[in-house]
Amino acid sequence: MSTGKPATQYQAWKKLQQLHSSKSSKLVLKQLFANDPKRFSTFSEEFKASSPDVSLLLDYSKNLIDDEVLSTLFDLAREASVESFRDDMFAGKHINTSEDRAVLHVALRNPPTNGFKIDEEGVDEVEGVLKHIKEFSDSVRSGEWKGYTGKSIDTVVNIGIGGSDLGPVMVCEALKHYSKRDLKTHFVSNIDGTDLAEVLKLCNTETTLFIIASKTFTTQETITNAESAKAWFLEQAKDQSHVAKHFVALSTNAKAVTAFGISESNMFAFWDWVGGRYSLWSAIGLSIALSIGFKNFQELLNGAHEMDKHFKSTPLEQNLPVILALVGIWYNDFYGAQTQALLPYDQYLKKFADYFQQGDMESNGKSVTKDGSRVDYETGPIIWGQSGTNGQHAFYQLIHQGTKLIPADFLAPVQTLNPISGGKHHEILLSNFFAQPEALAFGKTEEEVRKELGAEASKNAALVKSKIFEGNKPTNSILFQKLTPGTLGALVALYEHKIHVQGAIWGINSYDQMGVELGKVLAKNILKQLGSESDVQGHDSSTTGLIHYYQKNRK
Ligand SMILES: O=P(O)(O)OC[C@H]1O[C@@H](O)[C@H](O)[C@@H](O)[C@@H]1O
Repeated sequence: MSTGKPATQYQAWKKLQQLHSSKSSKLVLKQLFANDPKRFSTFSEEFKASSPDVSLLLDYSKNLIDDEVLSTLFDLAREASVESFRDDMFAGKHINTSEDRAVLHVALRNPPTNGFKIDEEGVDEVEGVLKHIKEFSDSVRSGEWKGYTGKSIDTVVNIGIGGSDLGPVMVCEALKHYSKRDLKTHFVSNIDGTDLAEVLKLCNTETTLFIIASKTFTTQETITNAESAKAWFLEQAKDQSHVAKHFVALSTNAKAVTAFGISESNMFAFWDWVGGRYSLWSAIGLSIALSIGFKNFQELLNGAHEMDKHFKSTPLEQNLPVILALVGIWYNDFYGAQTQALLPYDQYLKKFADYFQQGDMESNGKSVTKDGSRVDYETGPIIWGQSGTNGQHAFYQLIHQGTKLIPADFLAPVQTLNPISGGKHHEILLSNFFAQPEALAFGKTEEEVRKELGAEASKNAALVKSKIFEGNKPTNSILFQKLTPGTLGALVALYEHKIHVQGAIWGINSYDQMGVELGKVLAKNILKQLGSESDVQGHDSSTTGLIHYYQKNRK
């Protein structure tokens, strides 16, 4: 188990505080690189999976660290029992203590030959569900699965929210290159009727398959959207028995699925040890398998499994998720950085940061430790970002010259999947991927600016100042070979395990999400009061005022 101790109690934490006060002014990237020609090779690690397609290089040399800081960070990981907590996860211990659950998304991407034996209900059913996914996706993709008028399926609509949406959305976008283009995939998540209404305009009842994705099968948004989709379908199809050809469910809750009108044979199961935001590897990935085919889905799982093996067996000093986690903690807890940017230089990864907003912020956005003490240090960062080079023309100004420290991860493929115009686009893209971390790290001095401006510099001091780049902004760079399903699996697992390590050090439970409950309960109560003004009871004057304004002005 993780110690669950407040992180500030670790000796290494105290030492890191001292190191930060005594040497942060000396941790200047320009000098660190000048003093050590081997800095890149010292502070970079390559990950190679057994499949030659899946490899990546993590360069973490452009961080505000030296040997002493780094070794103290590794001491912190050891003191916080990161290794045994990791092993507890893989062994199926109930590390999600508040819900008394195992955390076993790693068991979903574990080839059966590996002898991963865990005494937890459902672990031995993983293969069976994968087989069901394979048979079903093969049959839909080949056109063998027929709708109620005998036509094949050409449109898939995944209805789900949070973890039952974001993973499939991100992966289907990321692996679009491998997708079956004549099978369109749409995602409906928002309770805002606009979301469903706009998607239904693109669908034909005869050829559309609805996937109702909900771990609990009680989520208000998903069930309401699913009911409206069923009503839309039945308006045309008329006969309730046709639902079986057009609606399937992905859930842990067989009772609620059958009550909704979907038979158990059309249900793809998973289990309570799969957290929603870690569920794309489970039946929740059905839309992925439909889009890119089961073989590619399996490769996605295999790539993640390769990263699991790396995380499980590599010494901390060479362990990529551990390194990312520790340098993240250095900024989050000692430099006071509030956010972490994820900046993929690959258009296919444009949803990567959105995905990890839930992955990271729902996991580590906690303020009490596992034993209930209020933390007196910072936990999970705000995750944000978007694909390069778009971000450069939007918010990079603030990263370069603003007042905030924004640690950023840059990710890019060595090879593009679309080498158009003789590879020209990719070379330009990558030149930006190399240039930005360089600019952030080394900046531009006043002297350089003055030289550049020539005579004008002496006339316009403000202009000189505005053109200075202080530099010393930390980044990680991750270069992967090519965006294959296996590589994506490895990348996602890399960040999942980073989150796990950080949560272990902060002593929090990364696997519950109590913070999403209160708003849901209040909304249910308010929904009952929306009928008339006199029903609106028990709120503060602001909430009451807003509801009354709505009631007066709705048509
Ligand atoms: O899959 P379900 O049960 O419909 O839940 C969807 C989402 O519901 C949210 O309330 C949770 O915070 C997420 O973690 C979860 O992914």
